[in-house]
Amino acid sequence: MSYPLLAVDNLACIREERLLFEKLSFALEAGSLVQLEGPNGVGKSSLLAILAGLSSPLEGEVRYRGQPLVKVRAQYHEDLLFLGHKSGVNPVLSPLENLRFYQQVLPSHDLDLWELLDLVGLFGMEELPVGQLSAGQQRRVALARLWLSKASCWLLDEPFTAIDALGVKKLEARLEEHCQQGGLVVLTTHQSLALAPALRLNLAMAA
Ligand SMILES: Nc1ncnc2c1ncn2[C@@H]1O[C@H](COP(=O)(O)OP(=O)(O)OP(=O)(O)O)[C@@H](O)[C@H]1O
Repeated sequence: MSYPLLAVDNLACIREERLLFEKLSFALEAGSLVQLEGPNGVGKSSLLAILAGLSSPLEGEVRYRGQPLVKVRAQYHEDLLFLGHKSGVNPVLSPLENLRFYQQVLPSHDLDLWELLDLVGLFGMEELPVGQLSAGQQRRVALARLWLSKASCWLLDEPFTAIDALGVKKLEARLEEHCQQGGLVVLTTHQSLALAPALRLNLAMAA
């Protein structure tokens, strides 16, 4: 029997005594791009954190390949790339050193890191401390993980923030490629995408 890559069943989430959503059930198949939508504060990041196994729902469960997340956490985390609001870059290290670190700790493709820096538009910046780069350049260091990572499940919170139009195009092409290769992308964004998501999930409807 084949299972969806990720599924949620009857999920409810409460924050500071406010019910954000309840009775949320859906299945996310490999190869799909899923966009979480809704106004500020509706609970998109909270849902992503639950999907990543970083916080617990009030009710319901998340399943990875048919198994409850709590039972397969280690296996799931090997197959997960989570990019939250915090960039996860080390500001005192250079872009090159940050990428070397990712390559060591993440299941990674064996890419030439100089070529990757060029690809993400950081050529010439490779030796500077990341803390001295612009907001968009720092975000590009974090987003380089989308080329390095071998994980199937990508959970991306506002990946396009601070990225210029050309950078957004490149990112969208990478997300499309990941889906074509059988990966799953779940993202939040307030921008309109050139890509057509397989599923749009508006959390304002689930409150
Ligand atoms: N760790 C937390 N502790 C307490 N309240 C929280 C926590 N995280 C989120 N919240 C609250 O939950 C609500 C939903 O926040 P969340 O970040 O999930 O919204 P969002 O839909 O991602 O918003 P945005 O579009 O602004 O990014 C907010 O009212 C927020 O204050």
